[in-house]
Amino acid sequence: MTKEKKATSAKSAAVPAEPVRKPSTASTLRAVERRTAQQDDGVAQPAPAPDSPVPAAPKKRTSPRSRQRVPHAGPEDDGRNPFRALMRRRRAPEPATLVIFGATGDLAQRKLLPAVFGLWQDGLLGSAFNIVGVGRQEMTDEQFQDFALNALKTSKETDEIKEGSLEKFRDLLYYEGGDFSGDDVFRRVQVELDRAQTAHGGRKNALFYLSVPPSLFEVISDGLGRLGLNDQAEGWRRLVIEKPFGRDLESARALNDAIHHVWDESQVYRIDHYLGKETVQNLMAIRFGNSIFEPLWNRGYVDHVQITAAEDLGLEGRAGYYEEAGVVRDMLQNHLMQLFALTAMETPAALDADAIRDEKVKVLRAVKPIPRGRVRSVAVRGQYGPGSLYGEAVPGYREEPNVKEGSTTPTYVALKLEVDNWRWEGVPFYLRTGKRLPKKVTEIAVVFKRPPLSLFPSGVERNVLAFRIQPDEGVSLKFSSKTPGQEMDLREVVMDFRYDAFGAQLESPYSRLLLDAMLGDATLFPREDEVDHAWQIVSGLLEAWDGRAAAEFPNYAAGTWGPDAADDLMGPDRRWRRL
Ligand SMILES: NC(=O)C1=CN([C@@H]2O[C@H](COP(=O)(O)OP(=O)(O)OC[C@H]3O[C@@H](n4cnc5c(N)ncnc54)[C@H](OP(=O)(O)O)[C@@H]3O)[C@@H](O)[C@H]2O)C=CC1
Ligand SMILES: O=C1O[C@H](COP(=O)(O)O)[C@@H](O)[C@H](O)[C@H]1O
Repeated sequence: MTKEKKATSAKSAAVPAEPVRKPSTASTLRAVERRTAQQDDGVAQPAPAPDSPVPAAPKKRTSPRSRQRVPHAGPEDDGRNPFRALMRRRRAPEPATLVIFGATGDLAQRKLLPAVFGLWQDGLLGSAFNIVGVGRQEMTDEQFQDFALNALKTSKETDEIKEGSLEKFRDLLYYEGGDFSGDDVFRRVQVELDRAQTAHGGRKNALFYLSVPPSLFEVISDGLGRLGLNDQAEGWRRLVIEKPFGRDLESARALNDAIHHVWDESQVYRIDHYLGKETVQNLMAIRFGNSIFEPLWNRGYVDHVQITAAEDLGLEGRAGYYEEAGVVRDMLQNHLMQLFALTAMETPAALDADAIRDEKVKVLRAVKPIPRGRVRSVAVRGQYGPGSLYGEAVPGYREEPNVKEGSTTPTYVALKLEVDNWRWEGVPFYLRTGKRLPKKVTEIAVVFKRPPLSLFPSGVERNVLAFRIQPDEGVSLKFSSKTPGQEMDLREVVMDFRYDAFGAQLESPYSRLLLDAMLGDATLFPREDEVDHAWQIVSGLLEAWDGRAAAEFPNYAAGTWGPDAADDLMGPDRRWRRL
């Protein structure tokens, strides 16, 4: 089961509510996985055994600066989550410091701190680890520790907290505040890394996570570079960059150039949290781990593909960001393009970062260009008006707090992509995403061609292989079957695999991606050229729509499936799936 999305930001929750915890999962996988973890060869840093002693917490400090760095291996693993046990089969990261720029922000509170805490609590962060929060506010370490623990207690993303865990986690947290445009704050980050060196076995490994508004990505990257914090002589240094990566092709290229001025591409981890979702990775497992699907995965058998990311949420107080971004930048350029690329790419030579990313780039390059003049025939935009959702009246986009009067920002987009390569010639990919649709559902549906001839009076339908990315994660295959009785009547039936059959809570994508970045595995992070090609695909839409009033806005009511024109995009013989 997936966690409910929190409706309000962590910032606005004044009183820490009792969090909804992920359920504990006892599993028979546990013993097997522990054994496997112990047997693994080439394990650089085995996770602590369940009974390994945890170093005593340091004494209470009079000054934050007098604190000793204590190597902390994380508490023992009780195997509650078999997926975590599976993750343990990989190497554990080397001792490292996670530096979160923007540690006081919404994302850090709701997602990042819970994700790191979960990894640490399950002993996945190696033998020594600490976190330096960085923000513009001045705070002592103690104040930040209180702040972070409050975030953990409040966020619905936080794992079940084991007794005593929070107190031990608290001691891993440090804070530095200041203005990112000067050198001072970076100098103090450098001092933090120096201090951690002894506890970290002489290494100064650091993962810098930029959880700040995009206008600060370059500022912080430059600041780190000025102080030489990108230098890997004494330990690895990596930069994680949040989305959106640029606001158009030109600015994304400029940002890439600026980042590369300081960092080698191998040090850069651009986050797209959809790639961290188990079910998105399962796309590759299903395609390349079975022999029955891939032979059908082409123009000979596939009629079209539908990729849907529907959200029931509206703005959630993010007007400042969303008014500038809109749905094309917020969802289409990144998350949907990644889903498309993984669905349409060729088989990679190996499951490694470059092989997979090479294939994604190849298929993104093969997308038929959409210059401004083609936009009208392949894309539809929408903005929601007032409506009702789950039986309750909800305001339209233009009535949301801090949205400009008469705003032209699109909250819905549907797009037809054509792929000019041998595999997909003539097979359209239909993508749609929007806010305030009737439900939260993300799905990739591969719709197969009808049999060439129908022998049955009831006709024949198209088979559909559907990947439910979220919620109710799973995969289903729809096909026709004879109904019982004397007639040869066919009816559509469904074979359904549900992820909960594994008996475990799915990992937060941020946990997976943070751990991968700590391990230096960039497979699930878009490379420079992927981001560039994804921007190229949507550039025509931005040129045609940005700042141009759409006379018909709002053109769909909140709680409906978007503008009617999106149906016309599919032509007479196809229709959007009813989800
Ligand atoms: N929130 C979310 O759900 C998602 C966010 N993201 C991305 O993550 C990043 C962070 O988002 P989010 O946490 O929502 O952002 P917030 O606005 O909550 O702020 C993030 C941090 O940046 C600091 N900050 C903001 N403006 C400035 C400034 N002008 N100078 C110095 N520091 C500043 C904030 O400090 P202070 O606390 O003092 O304001 C805070 O520490 C963004 O790039 C966003 O696009 C991506 C996906 C989802
Ligand atoms: O990146 C973003 O994603 C969320 C949707 O993510 P999901 O994991 O809940 O599907 C979206 O609401 C947000 O606007 C966007 O910035």
